[in-house]
Amino acid sequence: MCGILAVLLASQNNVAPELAEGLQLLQHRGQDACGVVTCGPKGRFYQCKGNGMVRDLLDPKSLSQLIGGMGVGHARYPTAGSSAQSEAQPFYVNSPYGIVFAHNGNLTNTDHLRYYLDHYAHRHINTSSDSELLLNLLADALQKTGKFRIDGDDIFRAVREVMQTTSGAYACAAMIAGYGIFGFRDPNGIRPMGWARRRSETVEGGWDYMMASESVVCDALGFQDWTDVKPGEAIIITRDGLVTRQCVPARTFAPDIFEHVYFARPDSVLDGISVYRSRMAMGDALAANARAKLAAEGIKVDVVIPVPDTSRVAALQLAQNLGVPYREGFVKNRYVGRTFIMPGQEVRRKNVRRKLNAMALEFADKAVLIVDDSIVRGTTSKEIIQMARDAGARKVIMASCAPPIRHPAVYGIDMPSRKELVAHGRTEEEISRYIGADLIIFQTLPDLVASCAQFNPDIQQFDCSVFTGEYVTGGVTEEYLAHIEGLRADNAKLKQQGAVAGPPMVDVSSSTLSSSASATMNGAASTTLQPIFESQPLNDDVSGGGEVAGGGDVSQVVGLSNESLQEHEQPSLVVGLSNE
Ligand SMILES: O=P(O)(O)OC[C@H]1O[C@H](OP(=O)(O)OP(=O)(O)O)[C@H](O)[C@@H]1O
Ligand SMILES: NC(=O)CC[C@H](N)C(=O)O
Ligand SMILES: [Mg+2]
Repeated sequence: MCGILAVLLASQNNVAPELAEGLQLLQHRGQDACGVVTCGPKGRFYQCKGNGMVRDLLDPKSLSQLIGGMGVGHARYPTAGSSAQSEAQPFYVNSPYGIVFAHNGNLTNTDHLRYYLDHYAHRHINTSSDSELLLNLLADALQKTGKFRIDGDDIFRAVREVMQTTSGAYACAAMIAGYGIFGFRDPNGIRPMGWARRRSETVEGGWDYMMASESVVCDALGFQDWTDVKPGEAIIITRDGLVTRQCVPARTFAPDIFEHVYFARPDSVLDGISVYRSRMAMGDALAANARAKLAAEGIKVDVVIPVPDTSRVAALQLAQNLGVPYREGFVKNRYVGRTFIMPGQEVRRKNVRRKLNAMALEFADKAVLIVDDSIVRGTTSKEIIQMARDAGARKVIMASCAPPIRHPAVYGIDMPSRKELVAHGRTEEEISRYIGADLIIFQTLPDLVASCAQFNPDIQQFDCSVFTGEYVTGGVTEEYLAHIEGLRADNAKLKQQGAVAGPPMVDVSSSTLSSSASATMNGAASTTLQPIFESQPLNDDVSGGGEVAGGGDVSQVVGLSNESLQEHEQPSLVVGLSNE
């Protein structure tokens, strides 16, 4: 669930500080890596990206060197490839026209796309990131125009081609050197995205525009008129204004319900549904279920305690409905981020302990009802139930605002392995025993769906695949699930980390982007302004054996501007892919 952001100012003022501020507001969507690329005079790109949190990487000094009035930002939570610095976004490809690209989501036909890009488009893909594939598909589609200069129609057509060839979930923000920014959302609208505008403070009658994963960014940066991008729609923003087009017919609109359960900030409104309201409704619905279950078991609860942060809104509502006191029994260390999106089970487990501390005052001799938004691997619940018992709780009942998660996620949540899911292959009683609770209470799926759907009757369904195993895009076969399980399960990732040697191919600082041939550059943050060339396996195959390029000297090469583009030939092999 990465965060994506793009801003175009009416003026030529530097936009980087606002992009960094906006990314801070999207930090909850990805903590592994982040980056900003801006476009300045002569269509030159300036970038700063790498592993780390927004406030650390995008410091004032780095930001001051990111020149230009339009730019793209990204906060990454890896769901494909690795956590390597080389996969930090935005990605850049110099040909054609100079494109910068940020992606939220996950593609499900990457093998197919990789094959096409290699065999037909002859594009070199330097990482295992699905986003790099998506960017190169877009670049390939634009290349086919064969034009010296492109216009909005060309971009819409290229996006259409991408949508026709790509399967999975994606909300994307992109920028073309010297031209403008554009974005698009997959035909099922699985991942969220919208745009907004505000009056320019410096250009009379001008508008500043932004597009982002969540509306909270628009509120905080003073933008108005938040409008969700429709499924299958693309938007282009240039200094002439904004145009939108339905690039392919929308399919079943199925936004991911997990945004409401966990991912999004409560102060965001996604597709017309306030996340805060939907979480309140989850608390209400869960209360009815909890009342019945507690009565059936003859349990009287003394106190309701949320697991900070995400469950707070729902837990308060549940407590009020039950007429039981709500108490903040777990104190959260504000300096520890979200644990679920941390890479690796051991890191997650340790950080739950670092993050939460149980106050004996609220637990001693009490029957406590602990409320969380979801129980996925059970890491959090197992730890905090033990903490509650250590703090003297007499009885521990665990309640989850989401139903049991028994199926892998394929659209942008990194839980591809069934074996890692605590509810997979377990009954509710078995889950309860596994996490050490006296009783477990789950939300039902109809209640969860109603908690969100009641606020926007236009949404016919949500993507609930992690609860049902039904994948709205189709094409998610048992074979595919087994394949990603082999690639991305925690133990598989650990093995890969062991096998990968060397840093990213090119370490570009927050200076002008370097470019060579038509390869995608995977820049990384650096403290120096000089581009540095470092050795890196050019072959992404983690089993080893790739060639190593190193020692070369990358001189500063300017990014392409529209002015410097040359007429080029139509590629000889033009083979479109189709899911159909
Ligand atoms: O069963 P698990 O695998 O532990 O996953 C579920 C837990 O992880 C998340 O918390 P997280 O710490 O990521 O974020 P939060 O502070 O927003 O609640 C979520 O809110 C649950 O508490
Ligand atoms: N969480 C996301 O949206 C991730 C985007 C992309 N799949 C990546 O791994 O970088
Ligand atoms: Mg939590």
